[in-house]
Amino acid sequence: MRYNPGRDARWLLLRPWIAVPRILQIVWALSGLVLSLLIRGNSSDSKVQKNLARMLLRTLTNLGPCFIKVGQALSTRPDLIRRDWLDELTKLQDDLPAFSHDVALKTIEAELGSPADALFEEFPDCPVAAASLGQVYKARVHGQHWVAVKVQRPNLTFILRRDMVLIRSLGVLAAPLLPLNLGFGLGEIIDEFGRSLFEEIDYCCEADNADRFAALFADNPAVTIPTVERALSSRRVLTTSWIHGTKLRDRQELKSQRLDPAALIRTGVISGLQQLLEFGYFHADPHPGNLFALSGRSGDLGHVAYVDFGMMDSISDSDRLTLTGAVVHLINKDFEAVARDFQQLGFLAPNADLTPIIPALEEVLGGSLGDSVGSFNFKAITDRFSELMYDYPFRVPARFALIIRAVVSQEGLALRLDPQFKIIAVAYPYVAKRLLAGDTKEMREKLMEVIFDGDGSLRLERLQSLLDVVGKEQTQVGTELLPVAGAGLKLLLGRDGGDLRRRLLLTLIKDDRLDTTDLKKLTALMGRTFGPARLAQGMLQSLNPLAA
Ligand SMILES: Nc1ncnc2c1ncn2[C@@H]1O[C@H](COP(=O)(O)OP(=O)(O)OP(=O)(O)O)[C@@H](O)[C@H]1O
Repeated sequence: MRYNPGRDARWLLLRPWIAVPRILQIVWALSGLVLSLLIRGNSSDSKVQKNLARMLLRTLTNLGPCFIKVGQALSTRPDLIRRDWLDELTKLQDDLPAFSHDVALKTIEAELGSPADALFEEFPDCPVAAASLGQVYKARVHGQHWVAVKVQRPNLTFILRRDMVLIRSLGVLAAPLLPLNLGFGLGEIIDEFGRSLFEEIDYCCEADNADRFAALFADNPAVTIPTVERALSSRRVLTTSWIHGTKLRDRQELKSQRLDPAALIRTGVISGLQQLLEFGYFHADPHPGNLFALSGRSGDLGHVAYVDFGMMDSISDSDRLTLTGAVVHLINKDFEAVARDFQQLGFLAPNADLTPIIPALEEVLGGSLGDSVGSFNFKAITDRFSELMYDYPFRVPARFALIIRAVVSQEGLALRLDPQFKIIAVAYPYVAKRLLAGDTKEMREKLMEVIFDGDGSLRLERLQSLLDVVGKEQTQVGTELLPVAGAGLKLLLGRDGGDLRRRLLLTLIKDDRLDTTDLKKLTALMGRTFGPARLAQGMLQSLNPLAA
């Protein structure tokens, strides 16, 4: 069944015996919470705040899966929820009360056609994790390997249908009283939430998502996606290979397992950026309960695994490219281009006058960039953006709800492990490397857009800043400049570099005269950045694949 607020509202209106007791239960539970918030919400005492956070957690847990999901969504919004509450809310991720084991066994039998003990070599008496929509068992199949069997909570369709109508009505009624500036109506946000929730309860969808996601990362040894056991999966039971890892939750725990939090954050964030900016298909719920650190591969300290593919989303090719360009424009401090990017993405109306917006963007975003790109923080940006939204015609297009959620979750996860983490410090080198390597047609076009001006002249300072940022980044194998030099040379000399060579040649001709200033500066920049030895090494590296 799909989410349909109109149909479900009519359905509930005709069943007052279902609606009325539930409304009373919700109002009773929430009024206690609201009263405590009104009385003690402004207290600066950390103990009081902790108690309030616990009360919120208890209230949401008692109200069931739909409300738990609301809490989970809030737990990834440091812009809406106090930081000291977030820790408590993350307990909603997989530390919830389990449902009856007998009910789970009945669901398995009804869904898969045989009892659990006939299907599995070993099936435990209690789950290892109970999450909002299902509980997970660690079982063994006849081929001897371990699997995760997720069994859905009973009656979920009914519960979601009933509670979504009530949450939507409550949200729409309360919206004018709430000090929120979300950029679009609370009703729209709730609808987006409801749609994805109804998709999440069809585990066949989740199995397809997991397979699609696994195919994208098939060549990446640093990212593991569990394999779906189709014969042991259905709409309400999902069986996948077991991930033997440590949750990306606690820095100390990771360290005690000799796992390197910095390397894990890097793999996590880069794989997140790949999803958004390369694949156009992303995990919208990368919270610490859904990501594991894996050990055991020698020398590879940043190996992560994802679970829970219930909430995935796609991003269109044009949005994906605009976002990539926006990162570069932001770092180049080209705020006119950033304003145009916002317009293209739908954050500003197509006919909006950009003249007053450009300096405002510069003030908000320029300040956050600070002296170095490393000081950029998505949370700081969202805070400042909400100020802009009051004064300028900004709005957040509904299709960006899950993208923002994914980025904020990802950043929240990284901040948990490293409070100094800055997302742009990883995002920029990643984008810079892709641009300089020019390995796809779209990246080559973006590279040219960045390093050539509208009149065809070369913007050497931009090329310099791209090279600087890649050069500064230190990884376990040293700086990333050498592979980039190799890829860049391959591009320049190879079949795909035709356009780039033509544009470079054109910079030699100014006012119908030969002018080699730009070219000399370019050669000097290359010499400074790479040095002759590195350049020669890069050349060899680039010629090798060319010869092949
Ligand atoms: N393949 C796996 N290997 C190991 N543990 C797993 C696996 N799949 C799930 N788990 C564990 O079970 C927990 C719940 O699973 P999952 O997140 O898929 O359930 P959910 O009901 O969709 O949860 P959520 O409330 O996050 O939406 C995970 O956080 C993880 O601890």
